[in-house]
Amino acid sequence: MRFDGVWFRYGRRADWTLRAVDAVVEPGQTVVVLGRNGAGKSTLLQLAAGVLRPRRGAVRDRPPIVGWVPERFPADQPFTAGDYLHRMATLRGHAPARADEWIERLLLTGHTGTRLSDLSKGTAQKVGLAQALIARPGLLILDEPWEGLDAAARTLIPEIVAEVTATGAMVLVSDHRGEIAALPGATHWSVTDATVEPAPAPPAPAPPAPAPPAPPAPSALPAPSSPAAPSAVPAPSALPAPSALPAPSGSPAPASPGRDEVVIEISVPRAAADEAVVRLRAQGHAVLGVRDVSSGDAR
Ligand SMILES: Nc1ncnc2c1ncn2[C@@H]1O[C@H](COP(=O)(O)OP(=O)(O)OP(=O)(O)O)[C@@H](O)[C@H]1O
Repeated sequence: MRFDGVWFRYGRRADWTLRAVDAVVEPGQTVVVLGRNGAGKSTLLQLAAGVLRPRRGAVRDRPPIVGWVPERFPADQPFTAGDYLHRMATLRGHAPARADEWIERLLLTGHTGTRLSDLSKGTAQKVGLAQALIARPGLLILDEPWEGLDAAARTLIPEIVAEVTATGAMVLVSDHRGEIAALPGATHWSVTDATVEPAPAPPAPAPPAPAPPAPPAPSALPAPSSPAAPSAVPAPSALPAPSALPAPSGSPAPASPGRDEVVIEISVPRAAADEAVVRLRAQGHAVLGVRDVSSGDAR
């Protein structure tokens, strides 16, 4: 896949977020995209995924199946984690058991009955990862994939990346903290001043310093138990849900537009409807409904 003279900006008069990007990802290659906050890493990844379209130039030879895990996996859909992943498997043409493999692998078994909106950020990230992997993508895109993940899940990421690339698939990963910069065999790109350049691998992060010894507990009092590890912060986010799926009964009615919002009707080919809904939601837009004009079906 290659970025062929890609330029992108968010508004017609906005500054260019990315300028004249020429870069190639080879089959089986892992590319770690580095850069400070706001440099344009997510934008580059969304261009690779096809979620954003270049203003100039093109992304060529993108594999037909793309697994995209956005930085914040949106979770505002009325599904449980298990229900959502089983439906995603079916939607992608796999048996529901394909979802179970990833549910087990990503330690999600205890969360399958939890509604997406009630998941912690880290668990929602794992659901996002699972939905991307269920599809057996030729291109896997991970935007800051370890954000909010616990130690056990973090170690899975390099393992999964290695397995995916071993099949000849490409992996693009953004990293602003250098956490998985030590991904073996990865190529590094740096996004700086709206341009993308090859970069040397940053040094692997130093191991955490040993904790200072706990002060002795006053003898009259029971010793305090060690504090629990900070759990992932629950973050409500908006999840690309497959619009082709019938909403489960009892699901809330779609939100009404707010005072400062406008409602735009768009028309897309039926086959592209699910993808369009996913992309619009991922960009923070509310999708109020999908209407099949030929059948009169509305949802
Ligand atoms: N939907 C949007 N509309 C307008 N501007 C945007 C939008 N999304 C991102 N930007 C702007 O584009 C620039 C690049 O953002 P981007 O999210 O790609 O950076 P990033 O390198 O991924 O940052 P981070 O490490 O914080 O995730 C930033 O200035 C950001 O404010």
